[in-house]
Amino acid sequence: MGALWSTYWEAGKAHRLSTEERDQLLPNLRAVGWNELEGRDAIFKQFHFKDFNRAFGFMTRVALQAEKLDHHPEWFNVYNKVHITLSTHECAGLSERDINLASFIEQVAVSMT
Ligand SMILES: C[C@H](O)[C@H](O)[C@H]1CNC2=NC(N)=NC(=O)C2=N1
Repeated sequence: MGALWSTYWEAGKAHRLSTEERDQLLPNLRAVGWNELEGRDAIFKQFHFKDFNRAFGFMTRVALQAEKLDHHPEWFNVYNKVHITLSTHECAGLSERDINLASFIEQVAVSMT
């Protein structure tokens, strides 16, 4: 995470992404399996790992980063599956915080598989 982003993060209230921002930010995440939910302004992805150990290791790393960012996922785990929904309560929808956390989650997932 760069200095510019940190400054933006700490400075501001989250805002719901505009259409232009979505067009710019979502394609990369769509390409790796994130999808927008229907009926709710949020993104969702299902992860499958080799076993529970990998899944929980993944969740642990994501949890520590989420706490650092003060931005937390909604998630569901059974054995090797982790389902994640990202949305921002503060603006009741998708914000740049969700894009940022999703990008971090992708990096962790790649390192766990
Ligand atoms: C008080 C605390 O900073 C807020 O409730 C944080 C915590 N984690 C959060 N997580 C998510 N996903 N959205 C938020 O708006 C949010 N806000």
